[in-house]
Amino acid sequence: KHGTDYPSLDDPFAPSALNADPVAANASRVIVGAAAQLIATVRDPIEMLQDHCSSMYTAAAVGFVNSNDVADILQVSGPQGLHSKDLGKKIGVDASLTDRVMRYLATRHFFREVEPNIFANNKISSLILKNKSLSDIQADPASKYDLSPGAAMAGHFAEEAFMGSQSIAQYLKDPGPYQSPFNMAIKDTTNIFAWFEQPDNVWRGRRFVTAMKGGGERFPPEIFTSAIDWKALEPGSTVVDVGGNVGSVTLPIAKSFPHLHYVVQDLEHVIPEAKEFWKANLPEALSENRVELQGIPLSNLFLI
Ligand SMILES: C[S@@+](CC[C@H](N)C(=O)[O-])C[C@H]1O[C@@H](n2cnc3c(N)ncnc32)[C@H](O)[C@@H]1O
Repeated sequence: KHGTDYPSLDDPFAPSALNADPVAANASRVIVGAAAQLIATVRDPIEMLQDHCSSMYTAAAVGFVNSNDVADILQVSGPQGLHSKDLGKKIGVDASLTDRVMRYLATRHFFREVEPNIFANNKISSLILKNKSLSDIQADPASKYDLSPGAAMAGHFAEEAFMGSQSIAQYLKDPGPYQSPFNMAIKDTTNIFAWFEQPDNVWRGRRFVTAMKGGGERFPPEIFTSAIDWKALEPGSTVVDVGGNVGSVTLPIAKSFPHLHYVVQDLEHVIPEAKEFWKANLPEALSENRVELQGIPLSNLFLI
């Protein structure tokens, strides 16, 4: 229908007409569900169990390559790839260990092993490209995730969420003074958003904001525009997006339903980034006061 091939796993991700086609998206989900059931049916159940309970190594390996900018380094070598001993030298890690991490990921279709010990990016690993040159990445580590919601999301899950997951079992039985398993893991009785505001973690909070921007872009706008009968609301009604981050979910709604007034509420440190986001995507919404960005001081903390 779109006159295009299904994107190859070997090529970097590039948005295509298929991404926005609900029939293709649904077919993809059916294939994935059926393939997963087939694997669970025919695979040795002990292997299956072992794969489930050792899946933390996947998160750890993705966290390792993401924080060491491995996809960005491989990108410079292009589709012919880079030998693990050269990659190891660039990231300061022993060649054989680098090789094992890369093979672990490549056998899970995250990177491609072009020839033995030579690795290149593929469709999945290209999502953690920082979209900056290596020298820019190194020059300002605090901003290194700014242009890559994929790398920001991978970093948040592989680091903060992974840390928190280790306390889930204990937390469910006895949360003690903690608001979440994450807070139990780091022995901090506030919540992750307050923790993000501590000086050493500001870069993580900034990375989280970038990850949230990806949330609105990832899904077709209809998910948000048809979730509620927005048209039925009286003109001028106020819609409040509580904990809306930069407002990436409000954006498609505000574009489709200009008769409403929107308030995006989030913590104060998110608001400067939110202003930039609206200026870049729908500047008239701010100048016409159709969208208001409201910073909530951290002292008004409530549990989200
Ligand atoms: C998981 S994110 C969800 C973002 C957005 N709703 C989305 O779906 O993309 C939760 C958001 O709640 C915000 N948040 C946390 N505590 C808050 C508070 N006390 N007041 C307002 N926003 C808060 C965070 O900064 C973060 O942007």
